[in-house]
Amino acid sequence: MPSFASLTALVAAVGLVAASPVSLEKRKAFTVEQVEKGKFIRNGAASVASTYLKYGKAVPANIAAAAAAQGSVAASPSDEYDSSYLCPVDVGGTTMELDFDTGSADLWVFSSLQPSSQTAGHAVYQASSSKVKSGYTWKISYGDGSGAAGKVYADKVVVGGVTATSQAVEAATSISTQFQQDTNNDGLLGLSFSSINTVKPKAQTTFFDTVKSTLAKPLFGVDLKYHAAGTYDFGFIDTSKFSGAVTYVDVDSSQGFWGFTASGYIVGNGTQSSTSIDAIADTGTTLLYIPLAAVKAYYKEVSGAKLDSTQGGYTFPCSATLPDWTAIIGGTKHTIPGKYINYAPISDGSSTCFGGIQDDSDIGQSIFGDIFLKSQYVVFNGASTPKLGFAQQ
Ligand SMILES: C[C@@H](SC(=N)N)c1ccc(Cl)cc1
Ligand SMILES: C[C@@H](SC(=N)N)c1ccc(Cl)cc1
Repeated sequence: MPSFASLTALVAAVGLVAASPVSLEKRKAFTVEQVEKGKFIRNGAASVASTYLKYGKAVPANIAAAAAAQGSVAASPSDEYDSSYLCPVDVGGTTMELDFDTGSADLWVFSSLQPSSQTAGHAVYQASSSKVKSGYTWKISYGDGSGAAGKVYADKVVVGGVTATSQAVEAATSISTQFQQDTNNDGLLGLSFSSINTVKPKAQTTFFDTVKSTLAKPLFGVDLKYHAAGTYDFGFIDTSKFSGAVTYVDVDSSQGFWGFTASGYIVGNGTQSSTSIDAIADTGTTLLYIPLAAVKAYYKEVSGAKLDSTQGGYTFPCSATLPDWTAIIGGTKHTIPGKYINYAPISDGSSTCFGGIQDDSDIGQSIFGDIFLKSQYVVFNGASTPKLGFAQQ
């Protein structure tokens, strides 16, 4: 039952509209549609569709489509080691290859505002003054020390056929050397919670948050693959992409990330450790970063493995046989095949390889990055109580 206050507010709103220049005698009777307190129509197309249905009429295709948007986009490895995954996105009419990152909340792109020396070989967003959000700026730095900054525009962004008609597009004026050297990537599309968006004076929503109310379901499914192209599914779960059930767990979004807890882990076919791991599901981080004790327990099983401070982590002979690694999430086993844990040679042609599992001590939290995520189909459910779902691929 709506509260009196909300009803008053609603009547007042209607009253305001009705108080427009319609003189009393001409005003026709009108009804105030009661909506429950706290519930309001978030999806105009869905409301229009329900009206058609209410009067037994067919819902026009365009209304039906807008009412329950969904779509998929390919996620292709940026290099032979799956260092990151890039997805084609239509940004204001230009197709750009963006790194979809569930560990950040800014959609930023290489742009015409940068020195041309920085944009050679990249798709470039043409910043036009007619679309500028005047006085808005952004500046971001990532865990690996890379970063970028610039100005903000409002433009159409289309991902897998799902359209955000007026999305905050953060056009770079400057980017760090790591991004200058990363010739495949034209920017990032953040998919964390919008609470950590860096735009000032007013934080902007991620693409997902912008379109969420138009999606058939308020979620996206992530199917990254080992040395192959996968997909991001928006608004639906593609059950053809995994085996067995999806196990759902609670999300801690207090830091703006998709935080969750794994209750334990298993190295190879060994005994299950009941050491719980608080982690974030982060598509923008390449490797799996877990507590040092768990890292040591893993590499104890790998002949020739060592912590090489010169290389900045654990290495082993590229010929090593690597055990699987299993996380216990929601009481079920989620396993990375051992071969996924050979990330890459430490340098081109080297016979020493860099491990996909590394120590999280310098980070301050564990990160389940691509090395783990590519073994699962992961559901990022953005309902009012967010959830994470994991299903073995
Ligand atoms: C959350 C990720 S950065 C990202 N995915 N945008 C992260 C944070 C801190 C460190 Cl040290 C390394 C990685
Ligand atoms: C493009 C790289 S910059 C680099 N090569 N260090 C990058 C940095 C941070 C994130 Cl979150 C995602 C990708």
